Amino acid sequence: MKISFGERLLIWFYKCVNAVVPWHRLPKYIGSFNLLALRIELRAENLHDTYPSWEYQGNTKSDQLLDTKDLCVRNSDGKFNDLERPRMGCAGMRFGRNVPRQHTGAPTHEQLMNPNPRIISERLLARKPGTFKQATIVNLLAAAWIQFQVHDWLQHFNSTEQHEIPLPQGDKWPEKPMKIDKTQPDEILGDEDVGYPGYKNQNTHWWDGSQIYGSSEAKTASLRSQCKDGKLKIDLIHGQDFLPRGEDGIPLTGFNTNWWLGLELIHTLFAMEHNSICNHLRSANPDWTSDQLFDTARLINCALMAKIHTVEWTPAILAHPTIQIAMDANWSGIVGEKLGKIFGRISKSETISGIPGSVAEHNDTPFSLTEEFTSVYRLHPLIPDDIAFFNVRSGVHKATLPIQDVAFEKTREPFDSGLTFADVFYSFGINYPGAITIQNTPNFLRDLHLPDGHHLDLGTIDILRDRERGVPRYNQFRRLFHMPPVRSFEALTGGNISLAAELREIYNSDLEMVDLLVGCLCEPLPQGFGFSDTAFRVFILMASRRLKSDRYIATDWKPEVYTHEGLAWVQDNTMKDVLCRHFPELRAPLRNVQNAFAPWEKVGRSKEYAGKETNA
Ligand code: HEM
Repeated sequence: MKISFGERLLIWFYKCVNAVVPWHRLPKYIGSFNLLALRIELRAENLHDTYPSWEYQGNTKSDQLLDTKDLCVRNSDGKFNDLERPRMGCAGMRFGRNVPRQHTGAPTHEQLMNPNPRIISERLLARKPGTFKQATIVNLLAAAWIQFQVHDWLQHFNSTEQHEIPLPQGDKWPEKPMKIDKTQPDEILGDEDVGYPGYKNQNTHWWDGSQIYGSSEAKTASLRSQCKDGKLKIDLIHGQDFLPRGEDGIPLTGFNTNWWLGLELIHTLFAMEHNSICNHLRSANPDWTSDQLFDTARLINCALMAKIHTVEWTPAILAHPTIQIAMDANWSGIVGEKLGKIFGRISKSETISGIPGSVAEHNDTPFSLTEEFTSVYRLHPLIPDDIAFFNVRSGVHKATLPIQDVAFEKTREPFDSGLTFADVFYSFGINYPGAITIQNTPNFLRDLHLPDGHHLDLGTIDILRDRERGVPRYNQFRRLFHMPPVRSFEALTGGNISLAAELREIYNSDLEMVDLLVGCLCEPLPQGFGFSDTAFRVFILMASRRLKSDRYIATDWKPEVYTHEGLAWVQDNTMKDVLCRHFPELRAPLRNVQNAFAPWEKVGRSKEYAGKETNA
């Protein structure tokens, strides 16, 4: 992407400023232009395709558009979002890179194992008994939300080959060595693939609700079977709506792995929201077919989820005044939401009037999510050890359950024992997730028994995956994202001497060896931030790219595609509205809450509960 002279000047100016003051210590409006300068530089230098040429994105001859429907509604496979390059962002396309490919080489066995990832899991990631560190700026719904989103965006393929991790003496893991399925590399398509493998995404790369609707037309059809009026299948059981379940007890939905109660809540909520949108569309368009209702409701529901993520979830977990301005600007531009509603779109510029309604643009690189994007969303410390449950009306404490008792096939047990969805949403609203920090990954995930029989230490896996996929280690990652490398272990830990000593010992005094995840979890955070400034660099780039590349958010954000009712539904609703529409009992705990991902108000007797799980 070419940078104009004015943009160069802006970047240069802020580089000088940042040599003295980081962006997050500047006054908020000056800071938001600082973020704009960072984004321009990142767009120019940190988007890299992993295919040998544009040819692999298809063209109008290789992938002919046979159904005019694909011009104006989402295709579940992700096809035809870009009409000239119809395979862009499809399920099964490769992840791209945010760093030049020559920095992403496949590691040797020595590089993969050094230092031993299991030792890092045990000493640096493990949450020791009784040391749960809470993230007090958000509630547990925020943790479920981001996993729900990740399941829309990405999932690598695993291979049948396995890595063997040698275990240190005295390690209690039952299988020695520990075995972990390798990531499946894509076939070799060009010379670069030999040393720098490409990896494919099982899901569509687009922000298209594929966790609800599926990443293939066949999957979507199966989820809609027998439903009328464009609706998704929902079963009414004892007066409550539930997603239909498979024989294994796990719901039938677009993406249902790693299931737990948090996913159950948000999947159910947005399936219900889809069906409400269908009702709304049908009352305005009584002669529409079921397909028309479904397709338009999906567009609206997806855009609503993208908006909630952009202007609500992100500013909740990055509770810094500059971020609220920057994220609002992504959606509404510097004109802002209120003026935008009065005057409509006054400019095609994304900076002035926001990305929705601007023109789709890929910045000279085919759109895809990236390996580095995957890495910075490894937020497993968000999962707590226990969840405390309360009655939403009286506030009475009902139970405190370990997370393993509300996961996989046991997910529905709290409902079977008398809790309602409203009770459980309320409980999530006042429970804290774990802080995204060092030594806070729950043992549930470090000793994880999946329904398919796999026994995993997700801590070991998180470290191994980044190395395996050639994601640069922490200091090199910072350099490649235009940040200064850290100069000492003490600087990395913000002066935490004992942690610095432990890192020095494990990494054999070599700062360059510190893994990206470990560095991000140790780094001191900007004020109000729930995760590191280093990880945030990927967000600065990719948060807007996901919107800007998507035809349905950028170019086709118009009434002819969404309907007037549809655009209004997205613009006029927040997460709080969605929650209260389907569960009116939640109005009380949400009454004085601005952002539904921030801790909610406690009702009645919940205030008596003093457990560390909640905002007591
Ligand atoms: C009960 C909760 C969770 C369970 C059981 C779970 C389980 C898993 C498993 C089994 C994997 C695949 C490991 C592999 O073989 O590579 C994984 C990957 C991942 N998880 Fe989680 N997870 C949970 C929560 C979360 C949360 C809250 C996030 C936050 C964003 C998250 C983000 C990710 C990401 C980004 C990956 C990488 C996916 C990929 O490599 O394609 N997970 N998780």
